[in-house]
Amino acid sequence: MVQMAVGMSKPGNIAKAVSFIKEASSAGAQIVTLPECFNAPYGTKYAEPIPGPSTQALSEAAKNNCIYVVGGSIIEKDGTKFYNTCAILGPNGEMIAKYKKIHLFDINMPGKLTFKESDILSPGNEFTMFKTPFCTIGVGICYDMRFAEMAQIYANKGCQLLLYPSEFSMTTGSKHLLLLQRVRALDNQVFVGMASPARDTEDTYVAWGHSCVVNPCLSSLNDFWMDTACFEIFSYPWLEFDGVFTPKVMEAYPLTAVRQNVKKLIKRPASVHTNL
Ligand SMILES: O=C(O)CCC(=O)C(=O)O
Repeated sequence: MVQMAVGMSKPGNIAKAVSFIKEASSAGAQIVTLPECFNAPYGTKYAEPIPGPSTQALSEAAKNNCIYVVGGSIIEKDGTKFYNTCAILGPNGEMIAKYKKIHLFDINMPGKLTFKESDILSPGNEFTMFKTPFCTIGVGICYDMRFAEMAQIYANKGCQLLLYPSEFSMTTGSKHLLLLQRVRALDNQVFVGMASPARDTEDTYVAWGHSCVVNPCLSSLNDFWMDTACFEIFSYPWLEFDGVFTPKVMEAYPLTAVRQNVKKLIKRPASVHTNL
């Protein structure tokens, strides 16, 4: 997980991301995740196509360091539309997948936070998962983490790790972020990772920070809660992805099997018992 401060200089942000990718790889990481809008301040002013300069730099970094790069997100210009898009680069530098944020973040908390992503961006309409030699990964961006059904679909399709490049605000990040991450991990018995920009209190949109990975097992919740929200940091939340970990958890708590039984009940005509 790379937590980096995103400044006004697009080339500077890209160079910083590239240097974190190198650092992550030197430390032994095989998958690295950048934050949402890692390359520029939010908005269409810095939009670019994919492939384009930012994803080209990530592709070279992935290849030079032989690492998977989940490229946070950039504002993508695609024809006349703009999207919040995550490009995923494989260790040969090839773009193996692209995810366009499906759930756009619209919020109206007067005096606290008002934001309407859907005013400037279009939503994506496809889920994105990809296979690595370590595990199968499903991708969402920030607000997507609030939508339980998306995580469930990924888990049902065999993902063991969900990655959400994010930029939660101070308002909702402090209250909801870790809770959401934990509940997605617990409900679906998957690892859940979230990479945020570092908190910069001078910024017009102050990110909550606290990039984190949680594991699917409540008994050994192995979250990496960075207490350094403002730090630029690269962390390595688990030393090794233990491919057998998720199946073991699923065996111990067979939620999927129970769900199948409940689904059969749902298909039957309802018989309602109530005292009301
Ligand atoms: O869901 C939230 O509270 C934050 C979402 C967000 O900041 C985003 O999607 O960019």
